[in-house]
Amino acid sequence: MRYKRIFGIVLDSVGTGAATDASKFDDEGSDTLGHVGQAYEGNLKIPNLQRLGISNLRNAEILGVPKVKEPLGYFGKMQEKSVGKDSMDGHWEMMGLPVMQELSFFPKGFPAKLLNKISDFSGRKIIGNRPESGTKIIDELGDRQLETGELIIYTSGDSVLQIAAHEDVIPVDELYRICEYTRTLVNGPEYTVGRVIARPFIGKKSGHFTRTSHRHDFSLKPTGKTDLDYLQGHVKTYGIGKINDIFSGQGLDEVFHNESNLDGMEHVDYVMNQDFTGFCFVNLVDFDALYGHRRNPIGFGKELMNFDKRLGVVLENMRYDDLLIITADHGNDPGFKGTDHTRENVPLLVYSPSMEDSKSLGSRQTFADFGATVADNFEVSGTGVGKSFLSELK
Ligand SMILES: O=P(O)(O)O[C@H]1O[C@H](CO)[C@@H](O)[C@H]1O
Ligand SMILES: [Mn+2]
Ligand SMILES: [Mn+2]
Repeated sequence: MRYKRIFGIVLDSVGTGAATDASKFDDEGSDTLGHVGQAYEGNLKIPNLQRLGISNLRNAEILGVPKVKEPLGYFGKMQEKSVGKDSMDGHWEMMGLPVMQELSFFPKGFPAKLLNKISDFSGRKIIGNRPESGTKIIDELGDRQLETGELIIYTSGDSVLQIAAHEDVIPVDELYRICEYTRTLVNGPEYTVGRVIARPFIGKKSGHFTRTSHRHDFSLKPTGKTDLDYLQGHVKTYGIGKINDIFSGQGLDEVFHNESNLDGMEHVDYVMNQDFTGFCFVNLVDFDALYGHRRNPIGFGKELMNFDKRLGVVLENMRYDDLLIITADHGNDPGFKGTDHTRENVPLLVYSPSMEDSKSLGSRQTFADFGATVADNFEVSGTGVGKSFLSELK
């Protein structure tokens, strides 16, 4: 085995420019990293990502982040093969299971037949029922929910059914039970929804509502084995942040829930201090939930700079035979129209203190090259989707 421990960090929604099939999604011209750089007019400072090659992997460098002569390690991009551009598609594909099945989308809201069942189960009426930004819809309907106890149900451009509920009116446990029941209604064949998402919030009145970290995603169960399943049993597997939700716990030995990106990085520090052989898969969701969907490029950049600082600690703590892979699951360009994810290529940054060379890994055909590399390293077969780049790392 080449590396004893591999840490894979997914910067949720940090895309690096429109994919070749972006037109199918009406996402031509999207470029999350590029537009965040432009919003900062040259003041985006991410020195650690920079020396790993975050601009080198792009055609046009990120404004304020010049390409470096010799990046620390290996760098490239990955292209998505899955038919969707949601977190589930992205992460499953990274672990060797691209989502090729069309999931159900509800641009006109959910059918009454489905909502009636949720209503009967919960004893609550349903309001909302359209694609909307989650912060907007609680601003609009939160006061009413406080009075009536009705459920706010909404969707987005993704295959998601989201239920927003004020924690004082619909306690989190109850909300989770409603979501678990809803999950059973949308596992196919009639409706196949990627994720049912519990969206608890707090606050006195409209304009002052904030969503809490009790968000919970109830994903479809992986429709087959992922690379995590192949790894489990051979080596230790860790999941940090949304990873547990996205894989419904499948293939994961030990998991941590994140309150925030910062909290997530503390979990990374903790795991880095453990002696183990295996794979630690990390998702940092704040880029996406707090800034990408909110179309806030300044907040997005600030979060990138915060991450970069914490990345400095990780780089210092890495052991000689550790490997770090940094990537993303889709784009969510805060400078783009709408509030949905954007179909983009994702960065691929690969580093180990043991590396003696630095090279481009090029443009990979699928996110699955990530999982294929991890499987290759730990000498398990993996799903067989994707091409390992392990032998290119010198
Ligand atoms: O607008 P909010 O509630 O953040 O929802 C967003 O978050 C969902 C999951 O990432 C996306 O599908 C999008 O709808
Ligand atoms: Mn995501
Ligand atoms: Mn999202």
